[in-house]
Amino acid sequence: MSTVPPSLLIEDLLKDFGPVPALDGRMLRVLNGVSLRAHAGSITTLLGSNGAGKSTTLACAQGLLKPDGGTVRLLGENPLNASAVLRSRVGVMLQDGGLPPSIRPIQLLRHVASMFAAPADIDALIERLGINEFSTTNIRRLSGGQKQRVALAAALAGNPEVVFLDEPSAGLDPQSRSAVFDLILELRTAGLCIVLTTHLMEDAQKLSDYVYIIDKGRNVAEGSVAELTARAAEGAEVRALEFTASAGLCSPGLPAHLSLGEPSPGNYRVDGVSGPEDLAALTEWWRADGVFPTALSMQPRSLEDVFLEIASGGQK
Ligand SMILES: Nc1ncnc2c1ncn2[C@@H]1O[C@H](COP(=O)(O)OP(=O)(O)OP(=O)(O)O)[C@@H](O)[C@H]1O
Repeated sequence: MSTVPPSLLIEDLLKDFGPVPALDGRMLRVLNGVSLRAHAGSITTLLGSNGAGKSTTLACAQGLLKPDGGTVRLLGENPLNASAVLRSRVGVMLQDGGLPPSIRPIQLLRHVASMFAAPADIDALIERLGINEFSTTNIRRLSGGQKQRVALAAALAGNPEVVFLDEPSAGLDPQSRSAVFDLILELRTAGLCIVLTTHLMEDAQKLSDYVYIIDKGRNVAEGSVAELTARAAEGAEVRALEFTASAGLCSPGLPAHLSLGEPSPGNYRVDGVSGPEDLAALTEWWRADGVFPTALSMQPRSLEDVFLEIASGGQK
């Protein structure tokens, strides 16, 4: 781990909400000891399912919520008492956008940029994120994905050193998602500290230098994507095998723990392969039925496998 002080340091964060009527008026503990570090020039991801506590962690990190315990240091300061200078060094993209509905993106972005001493090149950002097509349309009329891009541009308008992105790919079509991802990766190369949340394994896998898996307000695992997938693979080596052959095959004779699917005609996936004996069962089926696959591959474990396994307490 780096010896450079982290741009964001969170230790043993606690946060309660309530009182909650459904809990007989007791408080609901939504963060129960979250810790993380995020560094400049790196993308740190909080990965977790809905309600895991990711947005609450970000809100505490940004100084929007007061923690009930633990420590937060953002660029060396407590964000709750953030100075104007600290705020100008941080960009925030909230999950629901938080954009004023009655103005146009171009007005908003120019206004936000005007509040900073050294703003980003707004025209370049607009061009880069494809906002020019709707830059003069009132924000209330924009689609979810268009608002998302405006929110990202607003977060970057002040040329921040640290940027918080809550579910940055939510609602984006594949083309916009790819543009947003390219920009995030470039920001990393430019030296920004990027902290993002997602419940999408694919996004975490594409973007992250370091991942914290959060479940029920706690850290349950952390590491690079490669480390996490390798670590989980040490325990149970269960994989999927994919093959291509003529469409419409079925094999009632496969062992019960192997499940055969045909996601598209002629493309098969066998889940639950855990050893050479499973491969032998498959080839025995192919031999008996005269099947000769035209393509065959074992699938590496994905971050999704790891996440599901950890989130289910190894029950997968
Ligand atoms: N103001 C609040 N009052 C009561 N409960 C809250 C409040 N804000 C959040 N919660 C609860 O805290 C838990 C964590 O919410 P949070 O938004 O941090 O999760 P998340 O991991 O970001 O989820 P998602 O992926 O759905 O955005 C959830 O159970 C949520 O219902």
